[in-house]
Formats: sequence, structure tokens, C-alpha cells
Amino acid sequence: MVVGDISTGTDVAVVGAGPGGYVAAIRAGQLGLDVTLVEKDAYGGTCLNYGCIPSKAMITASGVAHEAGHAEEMGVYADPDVDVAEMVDWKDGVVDQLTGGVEKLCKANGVNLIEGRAEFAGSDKLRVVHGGDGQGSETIEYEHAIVSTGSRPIEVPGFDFGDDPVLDSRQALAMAELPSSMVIVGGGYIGMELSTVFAKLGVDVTVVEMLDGILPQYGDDIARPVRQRAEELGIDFHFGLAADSWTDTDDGIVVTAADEDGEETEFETEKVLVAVGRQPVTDTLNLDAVGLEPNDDGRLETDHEARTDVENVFAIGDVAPGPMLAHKASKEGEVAAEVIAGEPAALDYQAVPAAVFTDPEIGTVGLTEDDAAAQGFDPVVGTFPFNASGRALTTGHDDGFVEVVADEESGFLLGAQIVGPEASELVAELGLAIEMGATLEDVASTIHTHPTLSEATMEAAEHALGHAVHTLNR
Ligand SMILES: Cc1cc2nc3c(=O)[nH]c(=O)nc-3n(C[C@H](O)[C@H](O)[C@H](O)COP(=O)(O)OP(=O)(O)OC[C@H]3O[C@@H](n4cnc5c(N)ncnc54)[C@H](O)[C@@H]3O)c2cc1C
Ligand SMILES: NC(=O)c1ccc[n+]([C@@H]2O[C@H](COP(=O)([O-])OP(=O)(O)OC[C@H]3O[C@@H](n4cnc5c(N)ncnc54)[C@H](O)[C@@H]3O)[C@@H](O)[C@H]2O)c1
Repeated sequence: MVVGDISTGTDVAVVGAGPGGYVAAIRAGQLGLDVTLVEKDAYGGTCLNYGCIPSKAMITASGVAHEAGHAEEMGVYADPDVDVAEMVDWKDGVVDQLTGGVEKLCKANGVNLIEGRAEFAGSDKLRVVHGGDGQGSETIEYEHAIVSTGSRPIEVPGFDFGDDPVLDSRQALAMAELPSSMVIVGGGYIGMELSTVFAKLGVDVTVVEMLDGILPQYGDDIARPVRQRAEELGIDFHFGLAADSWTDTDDGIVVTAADEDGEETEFETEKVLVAVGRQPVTDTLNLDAVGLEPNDDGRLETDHEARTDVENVFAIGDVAPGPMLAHKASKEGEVAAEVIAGEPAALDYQAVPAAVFTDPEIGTVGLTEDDAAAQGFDPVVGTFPFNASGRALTTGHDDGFVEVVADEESGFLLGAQIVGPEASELVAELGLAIEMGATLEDVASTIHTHPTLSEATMEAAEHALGHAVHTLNR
């Protein structure tokens, strides 16, 4: 136990041990720097403890349960008995295994771990308050600091996450008992991934989305198969409505949402999950002390080296500009550590993939056809539908397609959009192709194992070149 104020010095102080911070710390340790990682809650951050990993575990488990009970077409008749408390225990076990691994890896790479809440205490100084009563605080003097404090869910006014029927994604993923019904406010990443989980587990799910469709960052072609499947699962969608209040009733609660003319619609439900985006955690860091000010989004502006306006302070992950994705946070962490160690490193956002783990999945990387045209390319597009893929048909999941985008003149691959089975995995091959400067010809002439879903990427490239074999050419 640490009591009173002690003072230490370090080359690199990393604040926050999520996929940005712990990767930065490990990389800095590998590069021979003295590094101190401060975490106030749990190693692995939002992603490992409350986000990516728990949600993907529950997506898999609910998918297994649903598939087992819906395989009559394959001659399988089963009525799975789901114990949600055991499912949640299994999910927690997966999380513990991973977070324990992060702690061990940090120690093995010489990272000093400090448990407590850090804030800036002047130029080149952090103050860390340890958890619990009487545990004291310490001051860390640093040469460089990396801010990786992540994000928290945005609250809709009137929907306080502390009030029992109102849940954020963390609380929803920890429920050991399921409600009979749930309204999900927001049809974005979390709304769509978790609506699928709860619908597959038999909850009566309603999604209330402010805009006129789900997953607004993706085009209609990509979102359509996801919405169709969600409707088949019984999810009820209401668009153009913003949730504004809820009240208790004898049987649960009523959530009220209004359209842009103020016309109100009421939804009776047992629980309401609010997933309307996340905001960066920069307001608790006493940034004034170091001369930093967040932008209007609450983020810290950074340059191509992940450096903020203050020379020796870096910002990575959800607190920095760009998509709030774990792999983007980790890459920024590596770059920040390498720059601090004097290595030649810079951020390159040309091929940041994204995946939505819905049913079917979405996987994208690089430019869409419209983006490519806007950037002055002359785009050529090739597609391949999964209902023409032998492997997709043998898995019973043949919704969706692969689309590749390339520059017509040079043939260089510029982007890919996939909706369909294992899209989150398939997109990796095309990300590598873009990074390596591969052409359509390179992808088309690579022999892919048969029968696999990955053949669809080769087929889409062949289609763009005008010599598709298993689908009609343009
Ligand atoms: C339900 C859900 C599912 C998701 N699924 C995916 C997915 O499938 N794929 C994907 O790429 N992304 C996913 N994300 C997003 C992903 O979790 C984030 O982009 C990622 O965690 C960001 O990493 P980070 O290191 O910037 O911050 P975080 O992971 O949020 O970590 C920040 C850490 O900093 C600590 N901290 C904050 N303030 C202080 C302080 N003052 N002192 C000390 N410590 C502090 C916090 O306790 C936390 O541990 C998901 C998010 C959610 C909520
Ligand atoms: N697979 C993944 O990579 C993954 C999964 C989950 C979360 N995430 C990350 O976490 C972030 C947060 O996820 P999210 O789903 O909370 O945000 P989101 O930005 O993806 O979606 C929020 C949705 O809520 C809607 N909305 C906003 N206010 C509303 C209101 N009052 N009533 C009804 N609808 C409203 C928005 O129009 C939007 O469609 C994501 O942006 C993503 O970066 C990633």
C-alpha cells in the first residue's frame, strides 16, 4: 500500500491501459525506454473489459444458440436451452484470460504498472491518485506523456445510466437475466451488434434511430442485408425518431421519442439500452496544467506522429481524431512509442479496416467508389455475390457480396466493401493488398483455396477486370 505522496521519474508516462495505451507501453518497453503505465480501472480498457471482446463473445454465443435452433433446413431439429448467467460467466472468463495476458505482457516488457487516476500537475508532471481510502498519491515526472484515456458513452438527456431500466452497452453485456423486451436507442455499431445478440436470445427488440436508416456511415447497399436479416430476427425498426424521455408504468417503462416536427411515439418496454455514440475522456485530465485544450468534439488534435500541440505530449485512440476503433488506437500507440524512441514512424490512414459484427457482418477498407471518384481516380468496381459462392452455400449463409474498387488506369486496388459471412476476416486480405500496392490483376491471379469464402475476393477482382467466371460480366 502506498501512503502519502511519493515522486518518481520516467521516460514515457502512458495514461490509460486500453488497446492504445498498453500497446504504446509495450512497444516503448521493447525499444528500451523506461515506461510507466497508469490505469484507474482495468488493464485492456474499454475494448477488452466492456466493449470489443465481451460483445463479440456474446455475439458468438447468441449465434450458436440461434443457429442450433434454426437448422431444420439442414435436417437438424434442436431446441437449445440457454442459461444466460452461464453464458455471461463464459464471456467473463474470456475477458479475464485476455486482461491477465495484457498485464503479464506489460511486466515482461519492463513496463512499470501503477493503479490510479492520473491528471496533469504542471509541465512534465502527472499526479496519480491511488484508489481506495488512504492510499495516497504520487507524482510522476516524465520526459514524454501519451494520453490514451479512451471514451465513455454519451448520455441522452433524461436517460441517466445510473437509473435501473436505462442501460449502457457495458451494463447490457453484463445482464445475467434477460428482460422480455428492450428498446435500443441508436441504430449504429453498438445498437446493431447488440440488437442482434438480444433478438437471437429471444428478447423482443425495438430499435429507435434518429436518422432514416441503420449504420449511417455505410451505404444503403451495405446496410440493406443487415437490416433485412435483423427484421427476419424480429427486430422492429423506427426511423426518424429521437428518444427524449421515459416514464415508469405498472409493467415496465414507456420510452418516448419525437420526430423532427415534435410528433411523439411511445414504446412500452422493460429495459432501454442507449447507444448514441461515445465521447472522448479528456475532461478529467486537468489539461490546462500542461497547456492543452480539446477541440469542439472533446478530442486532442494530433499530427502525423500522434503528437499534440505540446511537443512532448502525444494522444492516441479514442481521444485522438478519427474512428473510435481498437486497431486504430493500437497502431497510433505503436507510432507514438516509436517516434518517442527516435525511430522513423508516421501514421498512415490509407487502409484502416472497419468491421461491424452483425448478421451478416460488414467489413470495409480503403475507399468506396464515390470516395475514389472524389479523390480524382477513375474508379472501376467489381462485385461477387455470396449466393454464387460454393462455400457460402455450404455454411447456410449466402447473404451479401464482395465489392472491390480500383483505379481503372493503373489497376491499383483502392478499397473494398464486404457484407456477408466472415466479412470481418475477409477484409484483411484486401487491406494487405492495398498496403502492398497490389493491382486487381494481383488479387485475381492469386490462387485461392476452394471451396472458401475468400474466393469471393478473387472473383470480385476478376469481375472488375471483365473476366469473371462464376458470375456474369458487365
Ligand atoms: C460495446 C463496444 C463494442 C466495441 N467493439 C469494437 C470492435 O469490435 N472493434 C473495434 O475496433 N472497436 C470496438 N469498440 C471500440 C473500442 O473499444 C475503442 O475504440 C477502444 O477501446 C479505444 O481504445 P483506447 O485505448 O483509446 O481507450 P479505452 O479502451 O477506452 O481505454 C482507456 C483506458 O484509460 C483509462 N483511464 C481513463 N482516464 C484515466 C485517468 N485519468 N487515469 C488513468 N486511467 C485512465 C480507462 O479506465 C481505460 O481503461 C467497441 C466499443 C464498445 C463500447
Ligand atoms: N465493431 C466495431 O468496431 C464497433 C462496435 C461497437 C462500437 N464501436 C465504436 O464505438 C462507437 C460508439 O458506438 P455507438 O453505436 O454508440 O455509436 P454510433 O455513432 O455508431 O451510432 C449512434 C447512432 O445513434 C443515433 N442517435 C443519436 N442520438 C439519438 C437519439 N437521441 N435517438 C435515436 N438515435 C440517436 C445516431 O444517428 C447513430 O446512428 C462507434 O462509433 C464505434 O467507433 C465499434
